[in-house]
Amino acid sequence: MADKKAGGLADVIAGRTAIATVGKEGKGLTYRGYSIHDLAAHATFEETAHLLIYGNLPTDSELRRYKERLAGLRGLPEGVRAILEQLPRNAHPMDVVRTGVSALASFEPESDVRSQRDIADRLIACCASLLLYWHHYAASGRRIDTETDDGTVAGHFLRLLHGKPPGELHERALDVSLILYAEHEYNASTFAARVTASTLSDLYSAVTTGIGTLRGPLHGGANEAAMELIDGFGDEDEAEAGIMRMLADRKLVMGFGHRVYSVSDPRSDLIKAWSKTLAGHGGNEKLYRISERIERVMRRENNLFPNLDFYSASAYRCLGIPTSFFTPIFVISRLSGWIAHIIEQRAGNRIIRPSADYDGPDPLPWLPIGERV
Ligand SMILES: CC(=O)SCCNC(=O)CCNC(=O)[C@H](O)C(C)(C)COP(=O)(O)OP(=O)(O)OC[C@H]1O[C@@H](n2cnc3c(N)ncnc32)[C@H](O)[C@@H]1OP(=O)(O)O
Ligand SMILES: O=C([O-])CC(=O)C(=O)O
Repeated sequence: MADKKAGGLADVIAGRTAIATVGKEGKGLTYRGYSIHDLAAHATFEETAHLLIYGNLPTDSELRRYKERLAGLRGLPEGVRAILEQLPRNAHPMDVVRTGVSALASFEPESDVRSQRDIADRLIACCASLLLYWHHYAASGRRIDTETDDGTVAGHFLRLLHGKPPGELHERALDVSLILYAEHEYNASTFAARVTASTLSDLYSAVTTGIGTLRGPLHGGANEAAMELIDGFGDEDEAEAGIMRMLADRKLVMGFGHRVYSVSDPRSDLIKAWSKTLAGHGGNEKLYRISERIERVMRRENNLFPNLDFYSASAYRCLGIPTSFFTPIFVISRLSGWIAHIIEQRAGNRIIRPSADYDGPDPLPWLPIGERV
């Protein structure tokens, strides 16, 4: 891989955290000490969110209560539904999610009786409701009931999207993807959310900061951009030629590279395995083959490895999820990491306000308006 450039706060230690550690040896990832491999193999997203927000892997009864609580928080206030109904059909789903979270803040503000963890549960439970209520209303005028009895956040999302309960394989695939997306130390959106929290702003404001920052294609928006890239190729050979051209033109190939990992993104192999399984179970095998070829070319030519966003794209396509919902799914999951960080920031707060090296003009004499050219 090419050498890392200066700037962008690369390698700057900007604070402390006990929530996750990323890439100490160029790879590897743990959430509160638990390896991402163990979590992806054995945990559910609800156990993971509990670990991040409440600080421990839940016991049997804690998990049961937590899942019941989440399931009871899927409805939307009438006022929020009315706002979602005003959003145009061609709105970007990230605008919808950001607006929905903002609207909810006005109806259910943070207060002495509504704690930060209450809001965490509420947002994780109803974020899919916000998106999919709008989706169906905008597409067909249908006002769906978002209060389903699905046991998991993944099941709730897929049920609302497709209008029927998902099969076990699909539900588990999305569940694992939510685990993988949940937390990643001082990534841009989490850092931005911490900056907002550090001014003693409210939790919703910190979360909407995170949503806005996640949307860009250099961060969470890369899963959508990767899908568009892969969709542009008819077969593996076309993909190889196209990627070679992009590299020759020094264009970014979305879904590759990472700021903190230098060897591999440990989440990529996990989601790649799911992408392969889904492709073999009625999904799109051609997309998987094209993705693998792109991965091979990127390694061979630039020693660049896929990050979590790359194979998430083909996995989500196999689940029948529209491309523009890929980054909103990242939001549903990352809410758990953002809010864990907001809670941590508040617990040891000092306003985050770095310094800048000034490289503008020396002091200039004041110019009256008539003398300016
Ligand atoms: C879940 C997530 O948010 S993961 C990140 C998702 N984002 C993407 O997939 C977007 C594509 N990737 C990228 O833009 C970058 O790799 C980032 C944003 C992830 C990391 O950025 P940085 O740490 O600043 O990487 P940096 O620019 O130093 O990369 C080093 C070199 O590799 C090149 N490079 C890095 N990623 C890519 C890529 N995806 N395609 C082509 N070249 C790349 C850079 O252009 C740079 O080359 P140069 O020094 O000749 O200019
Ligand atoms: O850590 C980063 O820079 C981006 C990333 O992978 C994430 O947020 O999951």
